[in-house]
Amino acid sequence: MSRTLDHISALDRAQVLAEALPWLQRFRDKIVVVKYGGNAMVDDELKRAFAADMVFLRTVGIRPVVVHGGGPQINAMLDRMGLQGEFRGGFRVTTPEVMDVVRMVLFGQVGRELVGLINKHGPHAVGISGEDAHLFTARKRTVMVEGAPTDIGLVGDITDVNSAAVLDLIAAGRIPVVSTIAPDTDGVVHNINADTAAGALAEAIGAEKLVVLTDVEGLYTNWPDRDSLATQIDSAALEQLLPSLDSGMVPKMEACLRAVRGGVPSAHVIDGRVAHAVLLELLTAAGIGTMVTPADDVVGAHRENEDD
Ligand SMILES: Nc1ncnc2c1ncn2[C@@H]1O[C@H](COP(=O)(O)OP(=O)(O)O)[C@@H](O)[C@H]1O
Ligand SMILES: CC(=O)N[C@@H](CCC(=O)OP(=O)(O)O)C(=O)O
Repeated sequence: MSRTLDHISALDRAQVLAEALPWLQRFRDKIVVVKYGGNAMVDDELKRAFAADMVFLRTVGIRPVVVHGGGPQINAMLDRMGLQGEFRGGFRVTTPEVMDVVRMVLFGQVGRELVGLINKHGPHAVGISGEDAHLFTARKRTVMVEGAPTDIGLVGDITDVNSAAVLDLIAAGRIPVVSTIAPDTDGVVHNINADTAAGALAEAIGAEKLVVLTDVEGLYTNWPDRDSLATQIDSAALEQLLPSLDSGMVPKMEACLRAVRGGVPSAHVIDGRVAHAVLLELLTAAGIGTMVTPADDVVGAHRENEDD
């Protein structure tokens, strides 16, 4: 958890504020896609801090788009209904029955709650599902399980994004809060992993950054060795590492890879258990977590390539 202000001297506080200036200038008018994940969104205090951060960004002229998850909340509802939540290769096995619950929980519960928390600060947030205004079109995907492509039901990849559906909201000064449910071309609704959707959306709308919050400090190249935290990795190295990654990190790192390959200058996996983690990533020189950059960047320090 972060230190409280009581423990920080006035000088330190002034320095933190002053340090933010170049980053505020750099990201002004830029779109930042923030994926807010299930395990980082179970604490009420952190949720309120996250909502305030989104309003902070918008207030200083940055354009946040929130893509939310809700894995734990879906599990809890499945449990209440006496259904089993099963994951394979980092993705939920989604039968038509499970799909109904996913849709209900993501759009009807998790998305509503986030919209409500942001809108405590003013009329900023608008919830939107991948079904609205053709925001997302999906195609059923398989996932790799023990080296073999495996069918896990109504799980999709995003094949098409109607960028205008969120760009119009941004232009109106709103903060889109996106639930990751998407129809295929026949209108059959699919469950889209929120990391996957965030990566596709960041690419499609030309975001300056993709920031993925999770419940761990960042990407460990040799999980669970705690000495193997990567502060920076380029897309070529990440692609090599991807087959060795486990469970929830797979969709996250696939999403970062897709985003930077698709023109997003950097993607970040950061620790959502730290209050105001998004502000630390965006507005401090050191940043936090793991930064993914395009392969042709030669980067030494965490933020060097953001300085030019
Ligand atoms: N290489 C790795 N680096 C970091 N975390 C990893 C790695 N491999 C597996 N994990 C696990 O992935 C988890 C994050 O994935 P997940 O629980 O799906 O996150 P979220 O709910 O935030 O989307 C971490 O808490 C950690 O236990
Ligand atoms: C296909 C798939 O796995 N979909 C995810 C969608 C929610 C999600 O991604 O939530 P987190 O970000 O909290 O993990 C699921 O059903 O859990």
